[in-house]
Order: sequence, then C-alpha cells, then structure tokens
Amino acid sequence: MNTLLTSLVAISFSWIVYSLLQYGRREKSLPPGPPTIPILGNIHLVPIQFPFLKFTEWAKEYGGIMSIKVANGTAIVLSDMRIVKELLDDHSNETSSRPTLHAADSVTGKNYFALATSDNKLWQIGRKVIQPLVSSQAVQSHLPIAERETAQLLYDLLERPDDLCSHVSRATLSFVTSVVFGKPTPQYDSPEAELFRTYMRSFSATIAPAAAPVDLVPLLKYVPEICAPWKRLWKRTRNLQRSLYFSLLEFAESQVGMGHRNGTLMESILSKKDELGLTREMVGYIGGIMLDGGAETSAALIQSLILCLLDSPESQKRAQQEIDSVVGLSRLPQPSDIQDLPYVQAMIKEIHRLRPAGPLGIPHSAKEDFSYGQYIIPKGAPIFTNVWGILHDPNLFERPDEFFPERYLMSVDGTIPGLQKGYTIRTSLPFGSGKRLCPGMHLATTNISLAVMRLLWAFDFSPLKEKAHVLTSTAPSNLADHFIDGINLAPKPFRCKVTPRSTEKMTVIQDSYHRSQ
Ligand code: HEM
Repeated sequence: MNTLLTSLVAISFSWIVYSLLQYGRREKSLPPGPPTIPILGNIHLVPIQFPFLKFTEWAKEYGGIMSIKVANGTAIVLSDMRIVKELLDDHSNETSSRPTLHAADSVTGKNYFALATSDNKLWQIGRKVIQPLVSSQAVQSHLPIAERETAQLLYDLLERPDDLCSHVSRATLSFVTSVVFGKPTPQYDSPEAELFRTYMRSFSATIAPAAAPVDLVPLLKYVPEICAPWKRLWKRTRNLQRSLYFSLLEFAESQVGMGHRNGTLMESILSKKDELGLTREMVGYIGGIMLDGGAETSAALIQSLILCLLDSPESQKRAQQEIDSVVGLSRLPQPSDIQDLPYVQAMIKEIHRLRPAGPLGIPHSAKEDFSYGQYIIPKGAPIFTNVWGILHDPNLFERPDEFFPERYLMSVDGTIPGLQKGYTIRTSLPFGSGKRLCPGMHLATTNISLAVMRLLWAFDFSPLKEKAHVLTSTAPSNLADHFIDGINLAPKPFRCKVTPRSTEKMTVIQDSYHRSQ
C-alpha cells in the first residue's frame, strides 16, 4: 500500500514538474523567437519601456515574423512589410480582430470599439458610421476648424513662446473636440482639457500590463476590490472616461436641440441614431474614442518634428524657404498650399518614419487559428506590427536613425532608390492596416500639415543654448532621455527658443487670430 502511495505521489510530482517545464515553452507550430524558460516563456526578456527596440533587435535574428511567449500565451511580431501586407491587409477579414483586454473591457463595458474584437456590434456600426464623415472629401468641411485652431496656436506662441508643447497639445485637442462634439477647448487649462489629460493618464495606466497582468493570470479577475488596487484604478478610469465623454455628448445634444447646425460628427450620428440602432451609450463611446485616438497622436507628431528641427537647422531653413516662396509674407499658409510644398510633405513623412506615434500600432488578432506558411497564428494572440522596426531597417533606409526628409524626394516611400523590387512601404503604415486602418488618418494629416506649414512660416525654432545636438540625438539609445513611452510615443515636454520671423508676419498672425475668433 505504502509503495503504491509513494509511486502515485512520485508520478503526480513528475507530472506537475513536466507540466511546469512545458508551461511557457514555444509550440512547434509557432514562428521562431527567443529561447524560452519554463513558466515565464520570454516575459523576463521583454522590456516594459520601448519594447519595440528589443523586437527590432530580435527581428534581425528571428526574421520578419516571430513569436514571443508570454507565460503560456503567445504574441506575434511582424517586422517585414511584405508579411504585414499578406497577413493584415490581404487577409484582413481573418486578422482584423483584437486580443481580449480585460481591463479595457471592464472600464468601458465592452463599448470601446477601437479595442473590441471584430464580432463586436459597436465596432461594425461605429466604423460604418464614421468612415464617410472622415473621408478625404468630408475632411474639407472641417478645414475652417483647423484654420481657427492653428491661427490660435500661432497667436498663443507669440504671446507665450515658452509653452510650445502646451500650445500644440491644446490646439490638437481643440481641433478634435470641435470636429467631433462642436466644443472647442480654447485654453490649455479649460475644464475639458484638464479632464481629458487626467483621464488619458489614468487610462494609460489601466491598460499597461504592469498595472495587473489580468489577461495572463485570469484568476486576478476574482481578487476582491479591497485587495486589488488595479480594480480601484479601473473604477476611477471609468468614472473619468464617462464624465468626459458624456459631458461632451450632452453639449452636442444641446446644440442639436437648439437647432444649431455646425457639421460636427456627433450631429450626423445623432440624426441617424435610431435608424442605425445606436443607443445613447454607444454614441457617447463612438465620440469619445475619436477623441482618444485623435488628440495626443497628432500633438506627439508635431512636437517630435520641432524637436528634430532643433538639431536640423538646414532642414528647417529649407522648409521655410519653400513655404515663403509659395505663400509669401502677407498671408498665413492655407490648407491647399501643401500640394505645392514637396519638402514639407517629405518632412511630415519623415517624422512619421523616425518617430511613429504608435511604434507597435494597436495589436490585431486572428478570429480563428490562421495558417501562414508553415506557421499557425493562434486565435486571439496579439499580432503587433513593428512599425518602428520596418521604418528603421538599415537594409531599406539609408541612415535610418537620422532625420533626413530628402529620402522622400528620392523615392516615394523613402527607401534607398532602386532597392525595392515589387513592393513598397505603404505610406499609411503608421496609421495601421487592413480593416482597422485609422479612420482619422485624413483628418490628422490635414490638421498636422496645416499646423506644420504655419509654424514654420511664422517662427524660427532653435535650442535654448547655442550648442549643437543639445536636445535630441536621433539615436534610439537616447530615446528614453527625450521620449515617453505611453499609449503613444511622445516627446517629454521640452522648451526651445521660438522667434517670430518678421514683424510683418507678427501682424498677420495677430490679425488672423482676431478675425478667426
Ligand atoms: C497622427 C495621428 C494619428 C496616428 C499616427 C494614428 C494611428 C492609429 C493606429 C496605428 C491605429 C491602429 C490601426 C490598426 O489597428 O491597424 C489607429 C486606430 C484608430 N484611430 Fe488613429 N491615428 C491618428 C489620428 C487619429 C485621429 C485624428 C482620429 C479621430 C479623430 C483617430 C481615430 C482612430 C480610431 C477610432 C481608431 C480605431 C480603429 C479601429 O479599431 O477600427 N486617429 N490610429
């Protein structure tokens, strides 16, 4: 009897040890990746900050498609444009879902369509209803808002040149709140703007895996709130989110109720709400998601560009000469001017390449297990596009870590001329792929182009101290000195010298601002 018991204990023990050793191991059907250790898989190798730098390093060894074992789960990382095209563009029907994010679902009651799976009704209706309102044609109707906000941006900089980053953040937020809800945020510290920033910080903390790895350890869901600080964070984020989204929705509803027609997105959606089967709850979330997606991404891009120009006075001069020759001195640049400014266009493409706002995009996932060549992409596994890695590949881009807009004048996609055979880097890559491609792309591009043209027409930007390369070396190793890796890759707030380029231009800025108010 004793022997039997001992044998049973020994077998059970061996089985447990064997299972633990298997846990975290890479299945044979997965793409290659770094060596795993039992239980953790590769978790211990993935840095919390700027993980895309590590993925880019690994891509050199494991190739354009690799897998990372996150305990017993799997993440897929794509670092080759050809594979992104095949998997996420050509097979978009199968790979446009999202991995489950328990924290986000819990905060938003599964109403946050940007992070929802592809069978989520709100995602399906939300995309359908938004798309025509933000097409490249529809964006024309929002140009007066972009003009008003960028006119104020220049005026604010003239009045308080020390607060560059705040002025840019205010302007991009106000652009989106105006286009979506019809409510501008004329001051950086206006109540909506303060609430937006507090909420975004809280949301960013909520969905960071460091807050609570609930999707890895599902048992954490059942920990009572008293012992689970992350659940208190979820509750706080939910309250902030609802208070922001629904106060703005209330404003939009009151405008519609009073018969004010201002062409906002909410106005169109509210008018079709019943026909589309949308509840008020859904409408509030559609508007809120546009706000979250649109404000900080655009601000990060404009701020990153100025930061790079501090180190590249020649590029700044070249862009200014181009703008002056087309626009002259006596009027502000207009949206239509961008088509005559190839160098400015190249500069904007270059900043999307060098400092993409989303270096890993938002992960997609496959609806079902998906066969790709000899590999199986498991259902629900996050599929990251390593935008950073693709756009910093030294085999494709000459001096990939340098700010060098001229590359986009030499070839359409900025790659080394004559190198690419049969495929190009899609210009919209920083905006995602397939059916999940950012719906705000045209809105963002129009607003960013106008802001950049006007800023460079109006001001010279230079480092506070006359020392070359004081503020930003573009080398990835210095990223943590100048950038925050949150929901977006954004520069840490920085200061620089902002000097009006002429008294004549100062008068134009003042007149344009007063006329636009
Ligand atoms: C420079 C500015 C912007 C960048 C770089 C950017 C980038 C992205 C990326 C990478 C995605 C994920 C795409 C994917 O999963 O394949 C995305 C999704 C999204 N973006 Fe943007 N975006 C920007 C501006 C905007 C603006 C202005 C809006 C709206 C006003 C917006 C609204 C959204 C929404 C709603 C989604 C979710 C789409 C979905 O899940 O179907 N974005 N964006």
